[in-house]
Amino acid sequence: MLKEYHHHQETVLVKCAQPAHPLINKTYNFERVYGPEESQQVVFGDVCPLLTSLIDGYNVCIMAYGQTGCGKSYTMLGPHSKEERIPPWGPHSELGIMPRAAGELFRLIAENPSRHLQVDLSIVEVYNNNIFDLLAKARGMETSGRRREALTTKDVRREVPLLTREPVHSAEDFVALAAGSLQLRAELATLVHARSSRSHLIITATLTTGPAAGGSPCQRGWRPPNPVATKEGGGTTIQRLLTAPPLRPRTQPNSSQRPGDQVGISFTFEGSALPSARPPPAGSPALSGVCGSEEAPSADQQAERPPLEGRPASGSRGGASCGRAPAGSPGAQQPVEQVHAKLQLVDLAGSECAGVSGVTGSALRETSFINRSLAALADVLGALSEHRGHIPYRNSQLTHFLQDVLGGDAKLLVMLCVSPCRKHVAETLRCLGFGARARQVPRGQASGGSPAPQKPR
Ligand SMILES: Nc1ncnc2c1ncn2[C@@H]1O[C@H](COP(=O)(O)OP(=O)(O)OP(=O)(O)O)[C@@H](O)[C@H]1O
Repeated sequence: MLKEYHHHQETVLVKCAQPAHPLINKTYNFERVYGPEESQQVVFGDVCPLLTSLIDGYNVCIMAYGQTGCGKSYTMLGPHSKEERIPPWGPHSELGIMPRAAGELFRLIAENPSRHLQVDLSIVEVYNNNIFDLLAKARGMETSGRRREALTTKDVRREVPLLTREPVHSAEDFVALAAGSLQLRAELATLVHARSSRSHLIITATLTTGPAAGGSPCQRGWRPPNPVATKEGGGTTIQRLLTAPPLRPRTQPNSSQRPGDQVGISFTFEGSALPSARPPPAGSPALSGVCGSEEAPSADQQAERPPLEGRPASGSRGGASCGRAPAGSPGAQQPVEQVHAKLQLVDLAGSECAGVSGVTGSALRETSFINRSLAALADVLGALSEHRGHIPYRNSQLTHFLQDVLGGDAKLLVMLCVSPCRKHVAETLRCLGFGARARQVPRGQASGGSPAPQKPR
């Protein structure tokens, strides 16, 4: 039972006495812990250096994980309403990581004009273990209803450009494009959260150094980043730097929480050094990309999608759009561009106990897909942290899609969002356990474009 609520910087202590549970008294260490009173600006202050790494040529992934209704979307996107998934661009104190990252990205690009960096966006949701191209949907493109599939090639890193990619020239463009696609993301009212996301959202910003000769902006392929920087001893160094997961204990604003209901979460300061760099585990993936499934969704799969307001009918055409739509078969020769680095912003669907969220029918099926894919993510991190020979990336589309950031060469930042509410203690402990596991995943030197790999600050 909670007796006090205080926190320090890097450690979470969970103390809880409940009739049904034995005494819980566990301590978890993280690089940073944010209390409920800390602003979005403070949170972004710790994320911001990763944007510099991105400009330096490192792939970067920022991911929010946690129970439904605990603030993942708030953290990643900011407060949102039905009409406005992301607040308009501007000096908004509650803007989330995504719009702030967009602002910082374009600020850094403007500071480094000699690099000629160009930014393209692609946005997907992983819904019921299928990948859907939200940008194609937002554009009403013919391919929008198609399921996509993560594709891994062992020998060569290659991305088949079948996802829609749109160029953005400013933070405002970036946020507006993301906001448009987010209107189409699956969500549902549950007992825990009135606007629960039912899919994992992945926003990818690809930085390129401009099209290679002959390359049309609509037909770009993939080429490894700066081969000089990524080669070491004759082989490509595949590494990752896992920055430890900051934790955001948040009071759950929309639950029936009462003060006496809280789990005791207190925070004590304990320094925790970053683990030293280690080589990637055996069996690390070579690489992954995304390709469109040739198969159109079955009537059953179409029916799986919740009827969302504003969701364009599958197969409808419209709008303007030069998105990076499917541009031929994977084997077809395509003009290539020089990819500098990628930024992936991942707002995971929340883990959920069906008994608490009160879902039934198709919503229960969604919950089961969400929980299974999050379990698959935890399994992958567990296998990586234990240096197992086989890493089960292919057990879910989510882990397959994120394969090269989980076990590959990206700097990965996991934000854990937890509720201090006593009735959610089981989910809170699961979430903290996930974060602890993520911290154990070995880190290496990232294969960025800059000559000297650097640790995230
Ligand atoms: N730190 C915070 N300060 C103020 N409001 C917050 C904070 N965190 C979350 N909220 C509010 O709590 C509600 C739930 O947050 P949010 O939608 O981000 O949860 P979530 O974890 O993404 O949920 P789900 O996984 O179900 O989609 C929202 O109304 C959000 O604005």
